[in-house]
Amino acid sequence: MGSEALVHVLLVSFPGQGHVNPLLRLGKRLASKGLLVTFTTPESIGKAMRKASNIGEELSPVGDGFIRFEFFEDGWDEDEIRRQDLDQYLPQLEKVGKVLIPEMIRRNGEQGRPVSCLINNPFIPWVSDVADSLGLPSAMLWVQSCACFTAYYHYYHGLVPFPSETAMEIDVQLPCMPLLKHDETPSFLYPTTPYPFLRRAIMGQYKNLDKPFCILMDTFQELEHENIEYMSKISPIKTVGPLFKNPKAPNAAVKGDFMKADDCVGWLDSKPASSVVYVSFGSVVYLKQDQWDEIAFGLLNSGVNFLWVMKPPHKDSGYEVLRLPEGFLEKAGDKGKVVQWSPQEQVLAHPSVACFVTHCGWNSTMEALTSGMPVVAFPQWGDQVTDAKYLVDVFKVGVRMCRGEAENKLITRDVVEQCLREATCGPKAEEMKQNAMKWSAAAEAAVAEGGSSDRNIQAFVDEVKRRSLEVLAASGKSAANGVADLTDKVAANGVAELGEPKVNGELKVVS
Ligand SMILES: O=c1ccn([C@@H]2O[C@H](COP(=O)(O)OP(=O)(O)O)[C@@H](O)[C@H]2O)c(=O)[nH]1
Ligand SMILES: O=C(/C=C/c1ccccc1)O[C@@H]1O[C@H](CO)[C@@H](O)[C@H](O)[C@H]1O
Repeated sequence: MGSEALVHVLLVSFPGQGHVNPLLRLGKRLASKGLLVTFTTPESIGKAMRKASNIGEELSPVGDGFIRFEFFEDGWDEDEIRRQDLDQYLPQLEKVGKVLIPEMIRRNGEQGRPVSCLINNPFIPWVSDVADSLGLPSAMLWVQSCACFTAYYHYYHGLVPFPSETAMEIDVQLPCMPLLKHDETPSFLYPTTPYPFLRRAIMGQYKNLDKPFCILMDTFQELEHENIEYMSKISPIKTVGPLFKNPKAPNAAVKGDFMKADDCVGWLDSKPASSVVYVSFGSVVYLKQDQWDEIAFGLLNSGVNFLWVMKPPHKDSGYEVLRLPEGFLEKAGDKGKVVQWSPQEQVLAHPSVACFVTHCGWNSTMEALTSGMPVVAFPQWGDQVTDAKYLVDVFKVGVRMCRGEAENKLITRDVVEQCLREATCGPKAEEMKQNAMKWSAAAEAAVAEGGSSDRNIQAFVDEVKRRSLEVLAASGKSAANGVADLTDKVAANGVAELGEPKVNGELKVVS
């Protein structure tokens, strides 16, 4: 690419693992297509990411472009417990972000990296306001399914009735979607949700939906075909998923884990093909002790090999520290491995893994489908209950173990055992595996060169580049002198450090 200037995109993420992962993956995709990407989120998470993952001050090459990190202070002390309360933390992030993100953009401009576009994920809708106020183009990465996007859209505009205080148990019919039972609609919309602040955050994004010029989605055309076609007529949607696949830079080392993954691949290697059940409820869901015990006994009684993620709760979260039943590890012996955090992408791709007991977060859902992995659905709240419906009834790759937190029902060890058997042996297991392999092939094709998601990413990159010329023209700079050409300056080992900017604002790259 030689002397061509790099267009610079700033990605601003809500500080949750299920939001950082898809936005960072998008960043790597954009970088691999020749953009300079800066990824930002609050420093409290930046600190965890630096500790757990391969993230430093360096500018990392990814495909034809580069990615770098810059974190911002959220204005609270390091040990502030209010960070665990999103009702308080979301307004705080908005207050500081509206000041610090424009400052970051100004500083980058002074350092020879003028920002041409902002991209956010949906719990921080004020980023679209920041972009607007600076006259910058923006896009939003929707990190859930198109089905959930449709549900929230129809709720926001009052287009169809949803469960309400007076009619809680109604079914919901949305265009191009199967009939959803009341408890299959995104649960943040229930009048009784314990998380009304997340409904407010998402509705804030819908209020701002006319601001981004593009809504990128971590799904793919072939997966939610009719739904995507329908919503594309209403909103400027571009499907770019599954984002965790990046054929142009498959081994990019940059990762955004908040916790170092425990080593479990060697243990998986020692197990026969399709013999291990992988159990993980993502980064936010915590089950109660009695439910944990039932799952433990269900795993033991079914006799399967299992890899179980038991993440420790944040010290300020108020969640009890879960315990394994007395003698559990001894009884499991080498059949079971319990870890605090797993390298999930690698686990789902491992030939020893037979199925995935999941809370059905959208990232886990996409990762399972793309890895050809059947699931046992254990949704709790939010989009998870809708994702479970799709995994079981639409994509036909899963059995259902529960209906969600709102059901308030203990799932017994017998049910756990029965679901595990159904998902690992017999005709239903075979059929689910075949369906999962079909989705995996479709996902690979979508992200391969010329596939639906690849074309959409390329069209987005082209549009960002086109708009960047307008932005630079408006600010009186030309693309050639406004953006540093980093490609020629990166050291032979492929890693460069960002030095102090020179007085004239040119970027210095130190090998
Ligand atoms: O032990 C684990 C558990 C989860 N994840 C990753 O964390 C993300 C969780 O996102 P998801 O939307 O599934 O759930 P959330 O944590 O947001 O509820 C996914 O990318 C997983 O691959 C992981 O790497 N190791
Ligand atoms: O990251 C979250 C945070 C949810 C939260 C935090 C604190 C209190 C209650 C809820 O949610 C995950 O986001 C993913 C992407 O939108 C989604 O797919 C997962 O299901 C959520 O768990």
